[in-house]
Amino acid sequence: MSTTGLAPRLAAYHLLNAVTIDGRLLSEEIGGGALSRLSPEDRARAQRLAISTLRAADRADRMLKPFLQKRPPLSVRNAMRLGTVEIWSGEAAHGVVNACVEIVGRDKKTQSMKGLVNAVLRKVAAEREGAWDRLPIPRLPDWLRLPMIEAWGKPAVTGMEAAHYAGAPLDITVKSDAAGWAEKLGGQVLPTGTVRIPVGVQVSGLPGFEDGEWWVQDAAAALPVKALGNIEGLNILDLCAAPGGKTMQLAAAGAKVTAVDISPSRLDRVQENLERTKMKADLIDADALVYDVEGFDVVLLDAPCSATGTIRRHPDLPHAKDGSEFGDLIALQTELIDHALTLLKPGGRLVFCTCSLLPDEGEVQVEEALERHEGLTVEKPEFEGLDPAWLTEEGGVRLRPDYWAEFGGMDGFYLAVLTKAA
Ligand SMILES: C[S@@+](CC[C@H](N)C(=O)[O-])C[C@H]1O[C@@H](n2cnc3c(N)ncnc32)[C@H](O)[C@@H]1O
Repeated sequence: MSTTGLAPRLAAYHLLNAVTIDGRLLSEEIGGGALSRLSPEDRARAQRLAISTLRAADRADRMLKPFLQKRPPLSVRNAMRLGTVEIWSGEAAHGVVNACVEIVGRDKKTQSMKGLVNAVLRKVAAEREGAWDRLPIPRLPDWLRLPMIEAWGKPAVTGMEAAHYAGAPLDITVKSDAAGWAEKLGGQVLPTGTVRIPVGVQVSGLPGFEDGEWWVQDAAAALPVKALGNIEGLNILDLCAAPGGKTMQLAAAGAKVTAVDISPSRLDRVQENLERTKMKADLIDADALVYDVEGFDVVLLDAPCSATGTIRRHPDLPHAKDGSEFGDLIALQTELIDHALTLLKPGGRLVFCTCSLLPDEGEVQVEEALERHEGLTVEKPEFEGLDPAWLTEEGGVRLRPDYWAEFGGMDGFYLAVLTKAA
């Protein structure tokens, strides 16, 4: 039996199990060395396979369902999902089927299901042309879909699911000359000034990367700093700063930046990013809740959150999580807002932002902060390319993956600029 390409498929299968069974994120698994034994090509292929399978898992399950009398164990289902997604992305079916049969045959617990995997994947391969594309766009799991429908309505959530399935383009923030860099890199300048370039390129090999002329940053993630307007010479505290996308924006705009993060290894990445882009910031390894230097003109709080706004790029998230950690994150965000306000000078500004699609981590946080803090106000958002449809009732900016469909979407994000009483 030919099993060409087994190593990356086997690695992808282990990644799928780590995410769906153990609740681990791909970044944790890969960062922990899960693919380190593979060649660079196989590593990239394993990662691509895991990502495309997680993104399309709901569709694969729908295709598999008529061929399964009862649900096999999740690991076997993962092998079938992997095979289904590969077959319908144009891989030669016999090689895919052989590899998936071999994969389940390697584990004593699933060995007995080799025949089932073989038979089912052959049926999947024999489906009529176009069968895959006729299946619905993959849906979010109910634990996330239902609160999102409550917040945004079903048509909006369907639009977000389409954006998640389409994946994310590659966005960069340039130090200067967006039009020039767009031309050099074959991209386009988006209405808010971010440059969007074609995907599938080796980022570190592109012109301007080595020289630190730009960094990768989703267009939505670039907006909290843009919302501050002219910050030249201001004393700014970047709380929760790593890996430093916003730190670099602040420094590039001429602010004096202090960047705090609780994770020393992530802070190393801020250092590397600053070195590459030849910019400076004071880096502090600390818990933001105990950092107590006061008197800043601005505090930027990019708080830890559910990261549900980044599912286009991280399709593992809905499979690895179940929402049970979100309550603690919301409570931490509230504490961080209250503490951040104590670090501002009177009349100073706090930018609160999260890469979340849940109002509890955005709009509601700001509404409640306004109730808790007398004299706190929300500044009217203003920046290049701001669409009035993004403005929210309490005065913040809501960004969603289904926005800018004509350009290829954006991450889900929330931001508000709050002014402390003078
Ligand atoms: C959303 S990320 C920040 C992204 C970053 N601002 C950027 O633009 O690249 C959240 C960060 O918060 C950090 N973090 C979480 N809890 C923290 C705490 N209590 N104090 C300081 N940093 C914290 C995490 O280590 C993580 O790097």
